[in-house]
Amino acid sequence: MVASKRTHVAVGVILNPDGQVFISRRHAHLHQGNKWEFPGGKVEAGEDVYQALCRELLEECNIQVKTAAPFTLISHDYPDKQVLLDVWLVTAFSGQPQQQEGQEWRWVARHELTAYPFPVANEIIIERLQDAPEMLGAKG
Ligand SMILES: Nc1nc2c([nH]c(=O)n2[C@H]2C[C@H](O)[C@@H](COP(=O)(O)OP(=O)(O)OP(=O)(O)O)O2)c(=O)[nH]1
Ligand SMILES: [Mg+2]
Repeated sequence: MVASKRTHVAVGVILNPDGQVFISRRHAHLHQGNKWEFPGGKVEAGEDVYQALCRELLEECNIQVKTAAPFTLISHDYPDKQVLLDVWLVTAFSGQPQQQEGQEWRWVARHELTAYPFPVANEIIIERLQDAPEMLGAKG
């Protein structure tokens, strides 16, 4: 049997001081197109996941990560692709996040996340974001 290739993805749940989360909408032509997402992307060769997180959030949202902590790790098999989502909570950053790649984006309250279509793999992230208020307080 040939070992399958799982794509390691660094994902950032960016929280602002009001406790809102930054989300954007994937372009239609991409895998999981038109779904909402947390910014992030593939970990490249020679990078660790934190480096990939910082690079992707700079490229996609134009912020510099100052404080981030691992939140959850999700291994998910889509019919067409296998991913490992390495999800981090980003609680301090410099710059004002703005989507850099022409995608729709917005800040939403955590309880509003359930109203947006996300990829199936994200369900557990969104659940955990409802449940963990003590971890999510805005940090000064
Ligand atoms: N960024 C991101 N990717 C997600 C989420 N949920 C989810 O299943 N994925 C999947 C979709 C993709 O198959 C993969 C990440 O791919 P990506 O398109 O963001 O990767 P990338 O930014 O490096 O893209 P590229 O430049 O190589 O095209 O992870 C999510 O919340 N955020
Ligand atoms: Mg991406």
